[in-house]
Amino acid sequence: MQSAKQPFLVGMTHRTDVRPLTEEEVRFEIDMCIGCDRCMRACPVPLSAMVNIADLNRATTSDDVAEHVARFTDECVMCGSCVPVCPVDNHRDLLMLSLKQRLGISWDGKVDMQRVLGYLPEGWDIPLLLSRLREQPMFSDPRLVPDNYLLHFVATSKMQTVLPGTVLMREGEFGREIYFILEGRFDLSSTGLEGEELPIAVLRRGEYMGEHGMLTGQPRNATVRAQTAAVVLEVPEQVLQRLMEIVPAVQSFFEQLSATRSIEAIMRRMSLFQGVASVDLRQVAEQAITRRYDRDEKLFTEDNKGQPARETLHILLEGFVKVARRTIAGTGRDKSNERIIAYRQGGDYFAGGLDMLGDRRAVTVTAINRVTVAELPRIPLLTLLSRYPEVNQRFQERLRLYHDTKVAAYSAIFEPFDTSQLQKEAETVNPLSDAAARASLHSLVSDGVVEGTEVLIIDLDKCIHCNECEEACERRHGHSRMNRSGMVVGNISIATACRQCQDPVCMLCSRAGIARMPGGEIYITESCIGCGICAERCPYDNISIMTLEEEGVSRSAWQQFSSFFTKGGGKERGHKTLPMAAAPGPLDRAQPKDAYGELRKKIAIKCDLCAGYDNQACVQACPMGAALRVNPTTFFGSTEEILRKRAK
Ligand SMILES: Nc1ncnc2c1ncn2[C@@H]1O[C@@H]2COP(=O)(O)O[C@H]2[C@H]1O
Repeated sequence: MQSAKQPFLVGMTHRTDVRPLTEEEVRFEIDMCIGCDRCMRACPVPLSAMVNIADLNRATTSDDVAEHVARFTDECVMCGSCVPVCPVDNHRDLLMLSLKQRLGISWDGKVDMQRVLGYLPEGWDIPLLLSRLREQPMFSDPRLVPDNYLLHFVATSKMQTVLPGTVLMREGEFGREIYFILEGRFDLSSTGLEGEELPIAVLRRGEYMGEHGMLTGQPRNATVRAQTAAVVLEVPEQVLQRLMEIVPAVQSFFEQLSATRSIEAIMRRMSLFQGVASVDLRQVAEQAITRRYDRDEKLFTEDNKGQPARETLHILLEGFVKVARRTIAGTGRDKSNERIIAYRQGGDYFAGGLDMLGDRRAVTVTAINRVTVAELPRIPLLTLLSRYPEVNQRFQERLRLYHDTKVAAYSAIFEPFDTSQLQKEAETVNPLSDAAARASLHSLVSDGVVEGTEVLIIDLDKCIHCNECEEACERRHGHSRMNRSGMVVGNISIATACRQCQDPVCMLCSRAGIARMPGGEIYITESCIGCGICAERCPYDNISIMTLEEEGVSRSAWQQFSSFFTKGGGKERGHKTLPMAAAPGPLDRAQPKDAYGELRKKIAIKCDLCAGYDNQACVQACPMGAALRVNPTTFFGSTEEILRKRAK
């Protein structure tokens, strides 16, 4: 089953475009190298300071691989910082890739058994641990997931014994760990409208929890409490990510499962499916095909290619899409050649057959951010419709409605099936909306403000431009993490600072250099090496990289930098240390931090809402009360409202 592994892709989700060098190209580039060491100096991996370029070149072309070179190779994040500085135009990143490939996956190597044995509950031994892990369906096949991988998996995670009544996760809190139940039972519940506890399910040995938060970045959708004494393996996102990269079958398993659960949950809420038994909903959900789209990617275009069949149902699981139609060049919004018909977001659904505007013409649907769509295929959907005549009737009514109502001319395709909702929408057309207001609303969506969970805004009617907010930020953190000017909507300026996105793409860090507090604050952890991959991923340019060497810092500044995480970066102290996030490999919790910190060259900087402090410096410092932190949905209206107003 070796073929299931793709070693050179591990840790490479940000570099899907790379083409490995041939052996001949490797030899040529190593011959070209003049040993100037610029690549190593540009490398953000702290260990690079200990690697001599001659040793690295030797390792790249022979079997003479020193231990620290092997470790460095494993730690290389393929950020590409080494490439532009090379005077002979070598591709050091690709040379590293070829070395990575040759050395293979570190999880094929020795396991830290001390660590694994230290985790075992009383009376447990390694065979029992492995047999409990193998009860998990995705680990059941030892040909796909060998014992060695499972032991590395345990060594880089955390095993916990919990008492009855222990709350492992709370509904509404952010968290990206997944828990595998090795012993005991857990009650899952959610909170009802009146604050009452609603039981959801009981999970036991062989099952797991927390994959929803991990895979989607969304808050936990249930509270999980131990019903009995229990043993769980708490696995950080990066550790499961690594296993998923090494064994793609594990990845497919999780993605399919997570999608089935999300689809089922959305279907249960849809008025169309009211009255359908859970087992039937699950059956349809299991047959759904899930597709992912990146920002700006087209789901469907007006050309005939890729048009969905009329009797398929598309459910938007995550993200926002824009529905538009081509128009005469220069006559669309902002003189473009498209007319935007509607925006739609996660939780919405639409029937296929994009002639549903009634004019038998298609539309173009574009992802505004990362989008996941579930496509319920025709046959299972038709079977369901035939089994539930009332559902079929609702579906047919919906089709008719769109041909009949005027609202259909705007947003038929993506409207929910709930007809009362449609009527309400027709009544709530905002008569006051004008072109400027619509443009602002458009910016809130397309510039991602609505993706935020907490946004810093400046009330321009009150702001006296004293800059105290930025200066207070700098006093506290050493570097200002915000710029008070930004996008303007009416009398509100949306400052340029991290908005703590709902689904933060920056958090795909393979080193766990960026993490999220249960309350939603996204912060830079001690594992950050400043490689800049998160900054590149941030669509809003709200992460910057601080380079110590370039700034020619003094020893005292260096010391200040070393205590960055424990005391805070600036003059103001009293910062609580934030949780250290675990990562696979050398940056795990067992690694001495100081030694690593000493070698650190760079660090990412971003607003974390002053996590670890009792207040937010910018808001606190504003003498006019003009700086405010707001939830964009509460402040500007829900995305749904914004999008609807925008579409009118
Ligand atoms: N209906 C359900 N059946 C099984 N597990 C669930 C159900 N609802 C929620 N969960 C689990 O409870 C977890 C709570 O945290 P997450 O949302 O991260 O992931 C969730 C799922 O793993």
